[in-house]
Formats: sequence, C-alpha cells, structure tokens
Amino acid sequence: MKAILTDIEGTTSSIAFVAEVLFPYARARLADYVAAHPAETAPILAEVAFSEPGDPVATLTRWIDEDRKATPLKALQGMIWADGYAAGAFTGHVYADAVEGLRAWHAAEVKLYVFSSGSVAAQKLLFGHSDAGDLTPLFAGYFDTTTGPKREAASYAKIAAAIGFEASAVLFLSDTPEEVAAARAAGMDALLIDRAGGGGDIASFDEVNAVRSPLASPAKAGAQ
Ligand SMILES: CSCCC(=O)C(=O)COP(=O)(O)O
Ligand SMILES: [Mg+2]
Repeated sequence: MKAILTDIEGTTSSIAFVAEVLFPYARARLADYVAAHPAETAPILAEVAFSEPGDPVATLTRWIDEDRKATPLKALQGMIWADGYAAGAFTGHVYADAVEGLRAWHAAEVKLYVFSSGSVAAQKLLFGHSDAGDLTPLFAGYFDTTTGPKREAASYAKIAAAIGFEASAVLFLSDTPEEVAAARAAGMDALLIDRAGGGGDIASFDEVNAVRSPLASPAKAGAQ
C-alpha cells in the first residue's frame, strides 16, 4: 500500500462533532456572515439560487438541517468555521487512534490524503486546529466534492491520477458503504469503518494494519 485516502466524518472524526458542534455553529451565523461578507459569498449564493430558486440563505439553512453534502454549502460552512477555530470556540475532533495511525503511516512514508464532503479549506482547518494540535504536516493533499461526488467511482479515479498512484496502490477509509463501493469500483482497496463496532471491516484505525499491513511496504518518494 503506497497511499491512504481518508474520509473525515465518521472516520477520522466523530459524527457528533460535525453534527452537534460544527453544523450548529455555521447555522447560527449563516445570515450574519453573508450580510457581512457580500462580495465573498455572492458567487455561493448565486449557485444556491440557481440550484433552488428562492431565498438562498433559507435554502442553505434547510440544507444544513438535511445534512446535504452540497458543494456551495460546504464552501460557506468552511468560511464560517474559520472564525470559530480562530476564536477558539472549538478544536477539530480527531479520534486518538486516527492520530496515532496517521502519524505512524506518515513516519513510514505512506502518503496520506483526505477526501471529504467538507471543503478543502474546512479540512485544513479541522486538522490544523485539531484536539491533537496541527496535523496538516501529515497530509500530502486534500480533495473535496469539487473533484466529484464521493459516491461515484470516477471521483476516485481522478484522485488516483491527481496524486500519481495506480488506484490499486491506494487504500480508502470511510464510514459510508456507498463511498467504499465507489472507491472499489475505481480499483482502489477500501475498508468500511464502523466506529460503533457493527458491520464494518474495521472499528478503528488500530485495526487497519492487521487487515492490510500498509506499513510493510512504505511508499517510495519516487512513486509520485
Ligand atoms: C471537513 S470538516 C466538516 C465535515 C463536513 O462538513 C462533512 O460533510 C463531512 O463529510 P465526510 O465526507 O467527511 O463524511
Ligand atoms: Mg464520512
């Protein structure tokens, strides 16, 4: 295994942190943020209004409540969360086993990448202001839904091409069966993580090495 591509919510980080901390923070500040940053948010609001006619702020608020993984919503959420991280209102939750695993793989020269519905800016904020400190030096790259939907195989093929690895050399970790299936359809190896210990392939990052041993074949720098 030469590279690991990881999802965030439900995989490196708890669903509760996203649903109970991040989403309410953005929801409560959405209207004020848009009013205070008209130039920055105008293209996002236009995209939302094009997708659903009506008041874009009301649409975005409903999309948060519906947990819609819409690219313009994710871009705006990331902008609002930047204020929260900067103010110290919260830090990014990352499971201790994920921190340990990511650090060990990075030390073994396994290339690490993120693919999340959260915007790339939001991903960097979460890992840059994590409970365990700045984890961004561990990652070689970040991908969001501007690359493509997470449930489509073509997105994973695009990521493999972008990072310069054969898809078969990449291990994808996610809590969503449809994402795991899409990655496998693109030729990636993939493991379904179920942090509740139910029906997944693994329940924590501690188990990855037992089922895939990526540390046994660290990436060569020249592979990219
Ligand atoms: C990147 S932090 C915010 C997470 C988020 O908004 C989200 O939708 C996470 O979805 P994921 O694809 O990581 O399960
Ligand atoms: Mg997820």
